[in-house]
Amino acid sequence: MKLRERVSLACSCIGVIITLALVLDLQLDLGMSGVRLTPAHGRVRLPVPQAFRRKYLERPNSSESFGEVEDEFKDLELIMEDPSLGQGVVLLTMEHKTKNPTISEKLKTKELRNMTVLDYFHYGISKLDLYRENDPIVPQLLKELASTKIVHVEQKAGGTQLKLVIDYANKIQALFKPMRFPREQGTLPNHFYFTDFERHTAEIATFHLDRLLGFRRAMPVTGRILNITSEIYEVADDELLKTFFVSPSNNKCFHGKCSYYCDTAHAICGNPDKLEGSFAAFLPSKEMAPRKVWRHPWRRSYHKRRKAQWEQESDYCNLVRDIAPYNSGRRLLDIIDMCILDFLTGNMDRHHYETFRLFGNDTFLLHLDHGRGFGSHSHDEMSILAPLRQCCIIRHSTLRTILGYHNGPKKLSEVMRNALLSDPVAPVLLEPHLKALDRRMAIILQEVRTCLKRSGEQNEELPNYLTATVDGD
Ligand SMILES: Nc1ncnc2c1ncn2[C@@H]1O[C@H](COP(=O)(O)OP(=O)(O)OP(=O)(O)O)[C@@H](O)[C@H]1O
Ligand SMILES: [Mn+2]
Repeated sequence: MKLRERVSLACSCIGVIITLALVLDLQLDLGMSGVRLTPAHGRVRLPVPQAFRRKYLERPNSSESFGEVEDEFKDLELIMEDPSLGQGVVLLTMEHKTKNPTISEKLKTKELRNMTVLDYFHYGISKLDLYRENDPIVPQLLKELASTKIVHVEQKAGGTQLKLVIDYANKIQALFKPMRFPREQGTLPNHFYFTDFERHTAEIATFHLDRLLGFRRAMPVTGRILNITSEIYEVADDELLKTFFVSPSNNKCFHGKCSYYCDTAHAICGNPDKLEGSFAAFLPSKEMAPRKVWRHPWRRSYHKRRKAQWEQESDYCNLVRDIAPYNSGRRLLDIIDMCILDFLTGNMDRHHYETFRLFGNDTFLLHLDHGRGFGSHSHDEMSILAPLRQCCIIRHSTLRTILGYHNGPKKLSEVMRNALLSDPVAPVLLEPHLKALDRRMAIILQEVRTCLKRSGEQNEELPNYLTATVDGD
């Protein structure tokens, strides 16, 4: 081969090798070509078109849709600073500026001698709440419920599941709900909300949640571990005593009498003689403070096939809004507060609610019976939020509390974890249930935002004089 031919062959070979190397580099992104590529499964960074940037990226709270940074709901925070932006959705109420008599003031009680902690608690119940923020009587009462000697136990009549009335040596009383299953067992998948077993831990946790949300409408509840022989069997009344038996593994058991789960197959047994349960401070007697029982407008059908009216009519709230006592005062806002509490815990069992007659209609709703909460941490039952979604109103103070926990510094899960830590049966809730609280908070905030958007769209179609914001009830 001539020298010229050899040189040109070598040149072509080098050319081929360089081309090959470049092709390989583009494929494998080895960095020789100077063009950095993204691996096939990575995110491609492209310049963001102006219109898109304006529409999605520069809007506050757009981050959630990208799953990176948590949505801080800055639009809702703005309403906290300027309530006039609430658009008839976020309502500033003035209850705290009105008269707030206590039961003691209503009954004109003179200072009684030999009052128990529970008596003090009862006399202090007011038109606005059961107790005050940071009320020292609450930890005192919890301590007594958890440690005082039990002198008498009998079954509480009524209701669907077993409950015991506990009498203590110091004359206070509690409503006891026993532990039936370990904390790991939630609602059984084939059970309806109305056949679900009650969980003593749900009663304890919901009291703390109600308190931490600033409602203070649930009676104080503590956990306690009993000795089934000395603290129930030996002090039980005759009726309850009749249902006691010894199980094949030699544990003492009882089943009581009730319309669900009160038979040998669903007995409550000591292990071997320890029994865990929830102890709720007893409500004032009906003689002292009679209560009014109300049917919940958003109650479920309690039937395996039938649906309730609110489940079929999306404008159901317009019906409720026109009927007393929902057409004035705080009542509808209180129903919304209650549905928020229930959504956070997953409680679908809200058929009735009660108020103290002494305070008339413009008083808080008692938050009672939370045994069916915290059944499933992985499912968020949106239908519980129906009152909020259909009426599209929320109390300003409730929204402020929720936003406060959502944006920190302390998350609701953290504050709840801490509160429950001091309970005698801690840990009351397993971690996934605590985490679910934070997730559900964000869902509530999203619902409020949807309401505001809807209200904004409707307002655009109305003349100006109809769009003035409602301030208070
Ligand atoms: N802390 C309490 N002290 C006294 N009475 C109470 C207390 N909590 C609830 N009650 C009363 O006992 C009744 C039954 O309680 P609860 O609703 O917790 O039990 P339940 O078995 O779930 O009842 P139901 O099946 O009717 O829902 C309530 O309607 C209420 O009037
Ligand atoms: Mn119940």
